[in-house]
Amino acid sequence: MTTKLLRGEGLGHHFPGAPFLFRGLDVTLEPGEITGLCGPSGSGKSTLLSLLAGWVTPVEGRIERIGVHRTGWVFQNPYGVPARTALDHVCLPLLAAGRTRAQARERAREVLATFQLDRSERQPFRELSGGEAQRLMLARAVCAAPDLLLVDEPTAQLDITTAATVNRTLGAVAQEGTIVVIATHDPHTRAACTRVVDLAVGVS
Ligand SMILES: Nc1ncnc2c1ncn2[C@@H]1O[C@H](COP(=O)(O)OP(=O)(O)OP(=O)(O)O)[C@@H](O)[C@H]1O
Repeated sequence: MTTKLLRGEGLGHHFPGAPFLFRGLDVTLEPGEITGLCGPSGSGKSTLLSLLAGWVTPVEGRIERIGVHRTGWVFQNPYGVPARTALDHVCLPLLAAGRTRAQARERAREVLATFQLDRSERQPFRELSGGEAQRLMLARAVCAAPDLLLVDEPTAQLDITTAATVNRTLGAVAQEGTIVVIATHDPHTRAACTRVVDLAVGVS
């Protein structure tokens, strides 16, 4: 397996005019692990995801990336094209990566099945339930084989059984060589993480 590593040292961040959300945070993220970013609402979980993605530069500290080129982000709220099917959504990154239409469909169907969406493949996005749409976003991100997968509240809209399946699937994705980071409130998802970064509100 190619070496992949994301290391944050002494990370601190705040928005202009606001107090620090966190300071002096050290994190080391590796494939095979699911790292949970846990903490109450407003503690800075999504902000830390943005730092790890490289979208936001930390006010303090530095982030080192080794072998991390492709980043996938699954947002808290699923966004899709209302009239396009679930299968279309997952095929898109595969077609963009140069797969033929037949190859893209075959791979997309495999990944849809791992997220229990095989029966929804022909449904347009607008007809999917909130939980199905959320799992579709995960399937689309996983299909693109990212080095780093950042997921914001993946199980917020799911029942406990479906959430457990999603957590297991993310564990398998991590085992296949992706660095997986999840921001979550859900104690079951927290328990499925192999390491946890706890954020508190009101760090000064
Ligand atoms: N672009 C921004 N500009 C100013 N303040 C921001 C910005 N983004 C987030 N914040 C503030 O930073 C704090 C942390 O937000 P963040 O979304 O990281 O928290 P969170 O832990 O992910 O919350 P939740 O669990 O509710 O999603 C909040 O008080 C939020 O209002």
